[in-house]
Amino acid sequence: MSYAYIFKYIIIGDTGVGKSCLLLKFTNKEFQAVHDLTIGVEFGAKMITIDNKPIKLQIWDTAGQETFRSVTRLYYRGRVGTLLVYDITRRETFNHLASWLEEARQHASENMTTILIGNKCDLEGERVVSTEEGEQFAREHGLIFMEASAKTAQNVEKAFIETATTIYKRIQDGMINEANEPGVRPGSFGNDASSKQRGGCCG
Ligand SMILES: Nc1nc2c(ncn2[C@@H]2O[C@H](COP(=O)(O)OP(=O)(O)OP(=O)(O)O)[C@@H](O)[C@H]2O)c(=O)[nH]1
Repeated sequence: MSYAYIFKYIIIGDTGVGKSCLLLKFTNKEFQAVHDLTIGVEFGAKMITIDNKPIKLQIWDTAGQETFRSVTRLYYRGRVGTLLVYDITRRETFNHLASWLEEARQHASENMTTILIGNKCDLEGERVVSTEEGEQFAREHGLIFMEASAKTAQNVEKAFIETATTIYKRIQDGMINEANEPGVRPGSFGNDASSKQRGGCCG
């Protein structure tokens, strides 16, 4: 299937915050109740539509455990979208956000669009990080912010799509030069020049 762009994403954050579950819910609409520890990096993909254009998201889900950090670090390059996830029921996962962000900014393209996701918002009774704290951290660091639940699907699709919409707008506004941004790959959809270059039929 043809696409207008491929956008490459990475999901980061502490172990157990629900990174793999968010990806699984987004790609397969499934939820896994048992913590299936990510070893290194896992991959998912899904087509979405923005501005009537098909966009393919390629998503790398990284292991949160410190042991795998040297491997996951290699995957920051060539990504244009980052989902930085914490667990609203575990304060330490929120406290570690600044160091995750620093790590991402050290190793990623400066055009990276980052969304902060406070996951597990279905567990309202166990909440220890308030929505306002999440909002404030996001504001201070220039991030998009959303609370979500991989269990109920609340805001899961929205988080992936809002990130893509921001990236798409930045391309349209010329803030991201698609030719120089490895996290963005243009496709042939609606682009005669591109299909001609690829030996399309309409020349
Ligand atoms: N209640 C609830 N539980 C969740 C949610 N998301 C994930 N979980 C649970 O949290 C645990 C960890 O989820 P994972 O997706 O494996 O966490 P991870 O961030 O990928 O962890 P690593 O692979 O170690 O980095 C699992 O038991 C999930 O069922 C959610 O939105 N709500």
